[in-house]
Amino acid sequence: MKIAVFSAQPYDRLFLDEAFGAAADKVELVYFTEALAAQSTSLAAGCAAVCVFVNDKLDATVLGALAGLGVRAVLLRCAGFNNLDTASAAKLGLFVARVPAYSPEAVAEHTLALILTLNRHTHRAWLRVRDGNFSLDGLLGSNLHGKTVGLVGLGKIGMAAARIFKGFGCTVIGSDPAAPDQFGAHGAVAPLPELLAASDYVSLHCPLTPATLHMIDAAALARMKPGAMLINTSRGGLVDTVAVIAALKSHRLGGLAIDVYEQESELFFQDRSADIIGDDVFQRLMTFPNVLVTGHQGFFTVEAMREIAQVTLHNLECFMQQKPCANLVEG
Ligand SMILES: NC(=O)c1ccc[n+]([C@@H]2O[C@H](COP(=O)([O-])OP(=O)(O)OC[C@H]3O[C@@H](n4cnc5c(N)ncnc54)[C@H](O)[C@@H]3O)[C@@H](O)[C@H]2O)c1
Repeated sequence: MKIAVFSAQPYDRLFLDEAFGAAADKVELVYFTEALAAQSTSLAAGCAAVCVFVNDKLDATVLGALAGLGVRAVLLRCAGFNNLDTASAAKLGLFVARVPAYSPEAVAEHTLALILTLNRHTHRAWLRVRDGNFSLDGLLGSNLHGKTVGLVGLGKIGMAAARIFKGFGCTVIGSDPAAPDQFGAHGAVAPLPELLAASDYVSLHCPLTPATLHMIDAAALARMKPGAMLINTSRGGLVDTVAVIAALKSHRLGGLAIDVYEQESELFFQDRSADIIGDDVFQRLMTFPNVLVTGHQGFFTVEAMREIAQVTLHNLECFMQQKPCANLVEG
């Protein structure tokens, strides 16, 4: 069976080849660096499945075209599936499976890294010291210990973050319509407006859905404590970036750290260093000294990459052997 692997970076090949070695007699992986979109669906001709990542497009048009080519399965190498039209996939009878929990700690630890970096200006200190500048002016930080961290979304990543911040001596509060009972050991549940008003750091860990699109808008930002920081390692669309820029300009928002960005599919996972970047909103963000951006690397650890490849193989085996699959994405 041939599988078309879209948005394949060298590191994807490394971990997928390692995991799929065991199935080399049954499965051939065909790698494409291109993202899956309407104009690239034809690359999947002759393949029974596609293997895709966060910025591949899986709308009704793309899914219809794939089904027309004979593709029967969609293997997501990620947990989130906001890029998938689940209703269309169900209508077409496609098998769709994801990797629901490859390493919640990877993303939670990246959240911590972003907060500590922003808090202590280590990104700026690193540049200064390399330039022989050992002045501390402008590098004054503040302790994380004793601060209040508000976690929006208490699923696998939110809970991993709760454990970490509790360990740092923070007061942890969380907002989630389905907050797990275990969260009580780490912090208290609060409605979102209360969480926004009480937190020194607001960190987003909920999925992007029509209900959560731009959940952090101008009104939500106005509710936040003056000088509080916003961290988003979940999905870019949770945040209205234009409103965030206004809040940074007015000093209302004390800092922003993002690993995801609403228009990231035009930028992330590519080397654009020699290009003129046309996204003025993104470029404005890059001008703030208190903004830290990473290019969707929260998941990117050896442990998580290995797990993604192994679970993707397991999902494929479920499809091939028509076995029940716990990782199905259903419409
Ligand atoms: N940066 C990265 O590399 C990376 C990697 C993996 C996942 N993610 C993102 O992290 C998100 C969370 O992942 P997870 O594994 O913890 O998912 P999860 O499904 O385990 O948990 C999500 C939680 O969000 C809650 N939720 C839903 N709507 C909410 C709302 N309006 N307000 C507050 N909470 C709400 C759900 O009840 C659930 O408990 C994913 O949706 C994905 O977008 C990012």
